[in-house]
Amino acid sequence: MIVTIDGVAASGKSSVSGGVARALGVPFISSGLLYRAATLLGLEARLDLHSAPALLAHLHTHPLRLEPLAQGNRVWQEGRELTDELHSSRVDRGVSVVAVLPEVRAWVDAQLRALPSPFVAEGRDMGTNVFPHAGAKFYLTASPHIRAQRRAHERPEDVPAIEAALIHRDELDRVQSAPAADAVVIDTGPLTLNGVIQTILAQLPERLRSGQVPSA
Ligand SMILES: Nc1ncnc2c1ncn2[C@@H]1O[C@H](COP(=O)(O)OP(=O)(O)OP(=O)(O)O)[C@@H](O)[C@H]1O
Ligand SMILES: Nc1ccn([C@@H]2O[C@H](COP(=O)(O)O)[C@@H](O)[C@H]2O)c(=O)n1
Repeated sequence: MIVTIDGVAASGKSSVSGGVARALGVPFISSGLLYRAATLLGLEARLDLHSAPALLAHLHTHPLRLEPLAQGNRVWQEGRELTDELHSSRVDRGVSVVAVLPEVRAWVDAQLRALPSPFVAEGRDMGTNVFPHAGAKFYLTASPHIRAQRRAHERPEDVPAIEAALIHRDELDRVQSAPAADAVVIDTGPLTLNGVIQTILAQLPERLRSGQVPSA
């Protein structure tokens, strides 16, 4: 069984997915980390981030591996762990350019679909494109200002600069970020992190809540 949690940038997808996954006793998958890792490798190799052939050739010679641990996802490039470098402002700025490339999206999708279920998958298009047959789908929103205030604890920039960058990234990601028609949309603005997690758990089918998570 797969649960998808999509949403706009910094809406709480990874924090919420981690909490839901722990409650269900399954791993969660943070799809954005693969786009971020591809961007980091492209920046480090000084590649043109608009060039799918250059990026894909580099990804083939420098293979990435997503490790979907219950306590948080990690990304490896052979023996090097990239995880701590993936949430820098320079990766934030470049990642949407990379994510718009269909060839890169196909590369990410193939990696995600190869992972064994059950799991909670978070991103932008988990419920629409990657796992359209998921057993339950959610979509998180919050105003840009609230998201920027939350993110200010994690970035060196001030709230107005973070808010402007989030609005810009929302716009660049707009095409792949539409909610699935059958997703439950949750405005996380008035909710605590635990409040969002509990809201989702309460709406899951009973067979999932009781921990009887089937593998397909
Ligand atoms: N409902 C909430 N109330 C307060 N803080 C929250 C809430 N949800 C998430 N946060 C905080 O907001 C920040 C962003 O959350 P998180 O990183 O999970 O978002 P995200 O959607 O995965 O971000 P990104 O799209 O950039 O990967 C974190 O500091 C997280 O603790
Ligand atoms: N399913 C997805 C997931 C992510 N992206 C792109 O990656 C960027 C970073 O993702 P975060 O979840 O870490 O914010 C995001 O801004 C998108 O450009 C995507 O396209 N599809």
